[in-house]
Amino acid sequence: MDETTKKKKKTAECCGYPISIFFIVVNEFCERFSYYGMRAVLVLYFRYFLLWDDDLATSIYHAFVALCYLTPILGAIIADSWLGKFKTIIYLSIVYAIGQVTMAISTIHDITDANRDGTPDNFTFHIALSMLGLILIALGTGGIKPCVAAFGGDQFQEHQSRQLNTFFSVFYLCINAGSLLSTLITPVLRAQECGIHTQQQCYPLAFGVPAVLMVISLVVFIAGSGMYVKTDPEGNIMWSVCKCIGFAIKNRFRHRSSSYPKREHWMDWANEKYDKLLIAQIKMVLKVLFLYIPLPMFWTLFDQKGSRWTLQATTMSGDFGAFILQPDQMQTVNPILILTLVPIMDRLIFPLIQKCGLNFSPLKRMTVGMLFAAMAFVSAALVQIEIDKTLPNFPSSSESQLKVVNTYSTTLNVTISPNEHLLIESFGSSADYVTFDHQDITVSLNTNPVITKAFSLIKGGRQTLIIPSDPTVMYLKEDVKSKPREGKNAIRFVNGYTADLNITNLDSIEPSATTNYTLVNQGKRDFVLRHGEQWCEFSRKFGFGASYTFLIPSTVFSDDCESITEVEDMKPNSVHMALQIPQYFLITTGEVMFSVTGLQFSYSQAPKNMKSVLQAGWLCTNAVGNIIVLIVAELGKLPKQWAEYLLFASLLVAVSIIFSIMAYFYTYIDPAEIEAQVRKEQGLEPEEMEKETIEMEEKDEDQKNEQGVKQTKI
Ligand SMILES: C[C@H](N)C(=O)N[C@@H](CCCCN)C(=O)O
Repeated sequence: MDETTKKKKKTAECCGYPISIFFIVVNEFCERFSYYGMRAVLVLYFRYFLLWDDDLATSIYHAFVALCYLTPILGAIIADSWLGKFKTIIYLSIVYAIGQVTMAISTIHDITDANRDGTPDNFTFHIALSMLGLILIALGTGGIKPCVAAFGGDQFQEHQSRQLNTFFSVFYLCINAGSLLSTLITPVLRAQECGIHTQQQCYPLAFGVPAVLMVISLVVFIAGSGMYVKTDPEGNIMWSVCKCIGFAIKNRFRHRSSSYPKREHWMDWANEKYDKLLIAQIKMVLKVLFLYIPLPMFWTLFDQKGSRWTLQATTMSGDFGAFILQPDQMQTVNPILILTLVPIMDRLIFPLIQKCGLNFSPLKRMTVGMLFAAMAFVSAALVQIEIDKTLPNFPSSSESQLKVVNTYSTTLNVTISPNEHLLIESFGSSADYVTFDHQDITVSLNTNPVITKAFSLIKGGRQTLIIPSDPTVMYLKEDVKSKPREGKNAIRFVNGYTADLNITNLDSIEPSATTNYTLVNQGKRDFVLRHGEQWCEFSRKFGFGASYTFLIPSTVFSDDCESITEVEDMKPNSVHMALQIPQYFLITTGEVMFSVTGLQFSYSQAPKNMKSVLQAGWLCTNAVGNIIVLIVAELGKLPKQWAEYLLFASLLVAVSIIFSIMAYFYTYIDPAEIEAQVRKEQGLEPEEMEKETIEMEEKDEDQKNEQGVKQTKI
């Protein structure tokens, strides 16, 4: 049956479900694998391949996510007004797959690495190619998103409403299975080393596998072609809707005098010119769109899992004994919980609530979902308060902090003007940072003769005063003033040895010099120190998010690295990442109530020819939510992170109250029934006509089959 078919054909069924939905859910699984797999490594690609700073990388990432949820409008317009859902999904999936391939190609550093140093020589080329890839991906993923869910819904007959609800749950499970697997796999692929000339982090593989999955997704979708119910696009519906609304407003304005009788609904002012059916359909859509207004706030909180919560995890310990969890891997808790919670809710909780005689309507579920998300942020705030207790006291923007490290041969009395006196052992350090509210200081050492030197500290910075074996050349070294990223550890070495040293993975270090910080992962790390023929190995076990300065004495080779001392500049994270599980549990429960229900609600309340448009409207709430995150991240800088979490939680509670009031006045509709009623009022009996057409066509098909059988018999 082709795209112009106006009625639902009978589809092959298995256990009461149309077989065609198998292709749709597999297609969704592969597509979501592709999308989330690519997204999992995108920020790292920006940061470490294109060498953008944190702010630029985060902004472009959120802008990309927002774009992915804005393009559904375009996809819906194309599907509902022009190509139909089936063709739109095929064409935009091709655009999507091209985008993924372009993105994967843009990550091959060898393309422009003429000098073969492992870094691209022409960043403009890689940036341009990756931006092109991302635009195509956003167009593709966003464009098909409202169509795939609605197209899946189209496969069901009217008597299959129970199966339709289960379909949306299974659909959501597939999204999360795809997301879970890809979020686990692509970071591992990225961590591999590959390259033609020089071995680098394997971004081409990390982006290439999602590209392959997108191609598979397209192939699976095409494979189901013969089985789908394909509804007809009914002309440029969006344009008709806009014209009709425009006319209603204009007409209302023209007849604003009180002498004209009022009409039941402002859209009824379009009655003079437009079909009653179109007006009725627009009323249905507007009612739902109005209800969507408060919804972006839910996504504003929800989408901070990937940003704020991941950053929170970087200040926590991921040591689970049997395994180590990296901060960004904590996000996989969400799809894991979805995979368990959706069946529990569907099979246990919701039927139980129904059995208790409670009417847990979709809009009530969505309100409760919002409250769960708000509770998740309260939980995040409580965790943050615990973390804050363990965080170092970082300097404010007007303060400066100083620590002193002594690699001189004897204990020193250090006086920092005006009245700070520190007694520091040889190869030791001051107990903690000293905070100053001024920048200019004078340091005196009780050497013979006394050494005095003036320094200017960095405002808002943390520094260490290094006193080398020759104290007259004491100097300041800048320290890290925030937790090292991704739960890594920042380490550096002070060379108290009398000659140059080579340390594994670091440049050669001169006597008395201090290396810059190097980031090392959690776990046991080995360093080999070398000078000419002499060497020794130094091992150290690291936790999460600490910072150390290692002091190398002159005796380092004679005692086999044993005498290296460590100064703890920043304590390792001590609050465990497991404390984030309650907030993940709460937000995911909220997601099941809000997002899965919202998906079903948007489909069920939309007239047949505007289902994709309403799905797009639903996804648009997501885009707005992401834009709010961008704005808040830029503007709303609350001094305390826990306060920001509480602010978001309160905002969502306020919004959910507004939403519940709006929901109270919403009456659920059966769009098909309303359409039939309007048709009836207009003297049309399309349902009857459709039934007749179906019966006639079935008779025709039977006859053709019989003839076919007869012909073969002949
Ligand atoms: C993976 C996540 N739990 C999920 O189910 N995502 C859905 C809804 C996305 C809306 C939030 N930005 C998806 O379709 O990817």
